[in-house]
Amino acid sequence: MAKLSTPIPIVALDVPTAADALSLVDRLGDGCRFYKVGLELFVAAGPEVVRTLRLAGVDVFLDLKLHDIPNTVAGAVRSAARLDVRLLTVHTAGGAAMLSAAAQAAAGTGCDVLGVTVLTSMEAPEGEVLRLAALAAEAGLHGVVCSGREAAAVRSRYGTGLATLVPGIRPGGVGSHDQARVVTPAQAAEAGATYVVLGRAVTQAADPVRALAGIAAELRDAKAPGLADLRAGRKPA
Ligand SMILES: O=c1ccn([C@@H]2O[C@H](COP(=O)(O)O)[C@@H](O)[C@H]2O)c(=O)[nH]1
Repeated sequence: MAKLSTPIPIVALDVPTAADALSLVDRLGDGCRFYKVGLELFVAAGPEVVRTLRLAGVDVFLDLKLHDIPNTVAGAVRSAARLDVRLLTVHTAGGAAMLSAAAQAAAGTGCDVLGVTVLTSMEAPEGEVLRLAALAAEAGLHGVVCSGREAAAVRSRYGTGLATLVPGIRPGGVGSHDQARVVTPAQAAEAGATYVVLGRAVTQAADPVRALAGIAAELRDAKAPGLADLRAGRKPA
């Protein structure tokens, strides 16, 4: 049975300045080639920090969680695509027309749009996450942001047709901070996550290089599921 791939780690540059961000990228070196620029850094440092990261040769996930009228979101997606980012988020709560406008604006640009279902800082029934994932799938989005608790259900339903990006990763299940739905790296891999976002577990570690290496090893060593495993609700062999 074909197994799903090991999740791709993305480190969240949740820092206040471009200098802090670039220093972390430099420190992690080849340990990470994919970074998230979110609201804190983008509001402080703007598109220029994205250009600098691209010039440094790393991939960028622009996590702006867009939520506005369809025309405005489509324009923002086109602007993001011009920055050569690989991934961009919109809120599925924006509705079907907004999601379709986002998907159409991104088509053919190399920027894939992900729909945020329910923020991992909130409790959410799996059914609600699946309802929002259906909106994303129908609109033609590349994937969804969900927690590791729902990733297997999304994967079982949509296979490789809908990517899953999983934040709220906590090695050993330790320190949930403001997150409500957390999983360990191994649990995310066993749920068939396509991408995992690594925030404070790396950026606030005493030794971020070592923390990242440990998480990467746990992701690699986890038993990758096949779609049949996920659909049968069994642990991968
Ligand atoms: O539902 C969501 C969507 C995005 N995020 C982002 O992921 C990281 C998580 O950081 P931690 O420090 O590991 O908690 C952060 O950048 C969020 O903006 C999310 O957590 N949940």
